[in-house]
Amino acid sequence: MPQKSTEAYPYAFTVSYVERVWQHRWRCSDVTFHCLEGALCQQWVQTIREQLTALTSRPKHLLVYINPYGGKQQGERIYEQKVAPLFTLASISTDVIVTEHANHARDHLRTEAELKQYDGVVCVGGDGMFSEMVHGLVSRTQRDNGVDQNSPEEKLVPCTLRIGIIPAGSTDCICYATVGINDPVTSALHIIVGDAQPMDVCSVHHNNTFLRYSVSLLGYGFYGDVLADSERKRWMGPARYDFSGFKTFLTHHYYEGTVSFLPATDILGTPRDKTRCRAGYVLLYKCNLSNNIHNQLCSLVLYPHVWGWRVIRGKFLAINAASMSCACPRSPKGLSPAAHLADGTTDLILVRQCSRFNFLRHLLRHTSKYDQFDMTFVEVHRVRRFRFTPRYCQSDSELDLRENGKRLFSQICRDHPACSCSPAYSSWNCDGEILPHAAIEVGYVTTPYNLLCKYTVHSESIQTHSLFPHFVTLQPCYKMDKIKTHQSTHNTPS
Ligand SMILES: CCCCCCCCCCCCC/C=C/[C@@H](O)[C@H](COP(=O)(O)O)NC(=O)CCCCCCCCCCCCCCC
Ligand SMILES: Nc1ncnc2c1ncn2[C@@H]1O[C@H](COP(=O)(O)OP(=O)(O)O)[C@@H](O)[C@H]1O
Ligand SMILES: [Ca+2]
Repeated sequence: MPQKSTEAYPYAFTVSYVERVWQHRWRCSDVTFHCLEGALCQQWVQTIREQLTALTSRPKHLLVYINPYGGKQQGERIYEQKVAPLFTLASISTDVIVTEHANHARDHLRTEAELKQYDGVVCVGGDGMFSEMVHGLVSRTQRDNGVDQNSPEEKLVPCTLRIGIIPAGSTDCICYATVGINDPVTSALHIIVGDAQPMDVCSVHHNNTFLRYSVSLLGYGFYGDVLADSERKRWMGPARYDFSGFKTFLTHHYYEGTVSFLPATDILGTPRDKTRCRAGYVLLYKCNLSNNIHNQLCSLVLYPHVWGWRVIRGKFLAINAASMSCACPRSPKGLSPAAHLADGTTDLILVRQCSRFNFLRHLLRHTSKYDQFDMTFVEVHRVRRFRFTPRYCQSDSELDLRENGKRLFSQICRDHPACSCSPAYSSWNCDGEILPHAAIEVGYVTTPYNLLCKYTVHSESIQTHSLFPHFVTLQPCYKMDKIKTHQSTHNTPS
């Protein structure tokens, strides 16, 4: 009986803890303990505080970047109402920067931020914002260590700072695919308890010049076209993807070219596995297990010519490289449900030209239990490296025009579903950013230390690196986070 215990035990302290309420959703709860003596109460509090302080994996000081324009433009509100109170409760101090323009976070992280004083950085936004921050941190780490980012042959030095993601974007696939849900409170709690999930990071090069990093989807054809169209409809918010998705589905353009890839033959899993790699205890363990095996075999991987390339020529509706499952609310199982987060591979999905009806069946299967790869016009390969060359060469002048946002004949065609010709090129959707170069080459080299992965790229290409970022899952449900002490209002009767 609370009344009785309060009177009999006048001293009390409250422990806040993390509780898993449903599947991947976490919440903060608390429990109050009552004591007979003040000194005993203090002793408990002191001891628990010491235990908590000893947990070095938990952050104490964080640098937070908020994109106020991501998703439904709720970033600031989400942070202030849902996340900041939890950080305060967990005694985490923060420096908060609300971005003022695109690439603000990237440039600040790359040049100005005094990173030594922080235990991690936090991204409040969508995949694009996360991508900005990856660029800032990875670039800075390479620069500080004298690594030439433009050279596809250089091994990247891994970053030591983690990036926590508070989902406040349109797709939030990186958050969803790693945590299992896009819920700001759950993500904040993962950050507080110090979870970490390594992940594969790709880097894209063109003619030995670095273009971008990618951690989720590199998509040519359908997803490239959806993105290109949706960027002009940002005012629609997250619904722009549905609108542009529908429009792109109707245009039904295919793209001719050659895909070459180096199959990942030394790994245990395949893209057709039934296992899922995300914020689950067991699944992450599996992922780490495969990493270990992968690392042991790394010396073989470093000599890719041993394994042989495969070449596929054709007309493709979509070419997708999923370095993680790409699960998101639109497709809870994702583009490649069995993709691993940190195994140094990417799942290359090739969707060949087919009827609209069949393509719709393929798309719909992303939302159901049916296998989206079990179709005659779809194939999937787990690869270490890949390369794409469009059938017709892209001239430099055409690239310049694309980069400058001017529309070409092909793009004009794209905007007119009635036009039956398919344009020569699509663009690559690189974590939600457009890459104008159609021809890319992805090289993949894995470094055994600190789970660093790197896809090397020659001439035009994408290169992949570094596992690490993120505060993610895997704690048992109960975690003490903050202790409040208070003296009961009902004192013992004298
Ligand atoms: C008919 C329904 C079909 C549903 C198929 C859904 C598959 C969705 C897989 C989505 C993978 C997303 C990978 C993540 C990419 C993000 O990095 C990236 C950036 O995110 P950010 O804005 O948060 O910064 N997001 C995107 O590129 C958005 C891709 C969204 C694609 C939506 C496609 C909708 C297709 C609708 C087709 C409708 C056909 C209907 C015919 C009657
Ligand atoms: N203050 C800002 N003003 C305008 N754009 C910004 C700002 N901060 C970040 N951005 C850019 O907004 C884009 C989308 O951000 P993101 O958070 O991913 O939202 P969404 O999921 O809606 O695309 C990113 O490319 C990022 O570089
Ligand atoms: Ca992977």
